[in-house]
Amino acid sequence: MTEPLLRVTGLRKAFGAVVATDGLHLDVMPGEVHALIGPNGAGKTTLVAQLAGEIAPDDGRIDFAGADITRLSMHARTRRGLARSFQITSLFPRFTALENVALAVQARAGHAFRFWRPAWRDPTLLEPAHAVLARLGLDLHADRPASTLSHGEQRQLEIAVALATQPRLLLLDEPMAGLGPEDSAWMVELLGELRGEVAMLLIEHDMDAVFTLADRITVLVYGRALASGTPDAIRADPEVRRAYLGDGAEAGAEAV
Ligand SMILES: Nc1ncnc2c1ncn2[C@@H]1O[C@H](COP(=O)(O)OP(=O)(O)OP(=O)(O)O)[C@@H](O)[C@H]1O
Repeated sequence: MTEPLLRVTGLRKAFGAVVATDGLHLDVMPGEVHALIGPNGAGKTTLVAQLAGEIAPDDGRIDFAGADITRLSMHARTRRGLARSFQITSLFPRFTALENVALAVQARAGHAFRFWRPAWRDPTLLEPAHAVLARLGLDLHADRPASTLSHGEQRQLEIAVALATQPRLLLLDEPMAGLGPEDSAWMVELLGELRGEVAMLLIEHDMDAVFTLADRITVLVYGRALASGTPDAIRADPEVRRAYLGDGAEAGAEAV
């Protein structure tokens, strides 16, 4: 039987009296697009932050690619193939699209900053960086500073930066947030093209995108997995429908 790529066991994180992650169990299989949905405050972002190594869990364990990574630094996780699609603010705004990606290639390669030879003059970094940009249709913008790209292009560049680290698992925290319909459709297409090549844990409020892309969906409520299954199973699950209907959120229920 195939082993999960990511296994979360009994994970717990509290902020004072608020238990954001409450003994959570979750598996992501290799190549799987696994969506995590749930109402506001369910603990989705807190989970991603623990997976990425930004915050330490109080209890529980995270295994990735057969090793316990619970206490590893963010950098060590990146080198093992776990990448988070960072928020726009973590792009270097004055650096070009190509330079941003080249720096990510360098981070994966693990070499220290080579000040005498900047990343953007090093062909061993620039060639793979160009390839990633071309893959995402951003090659025309390679020499533009990140700050001059449109919002949608910046979101794509974030994905490019994450892909440049050659991840086995991509953590995507609301990749469609703030995108118009055209850019959203393009992002769904892009993520669809990556399917099978890289596993994805997708947090997204856009239910059309979730149900189009996901192989499996886990519904998080109060830091716990309420249900986990195929999109069809989740759509039909009465408990899930009730959780979304609870506050009269008809639109949400319809979307599910
Ligand atoms: N740094 C923090 N300090 C205190 N409480 C926090 C902190 N981060 C998150 N929380 C609380 O933990 C709970 C889970 O928050 P989290 O942001 O993980 O939920 P979410 O599912 O990502 O929500 P959303 O969909 O609104 O982004 C919420 O009650 C939130 O107020």
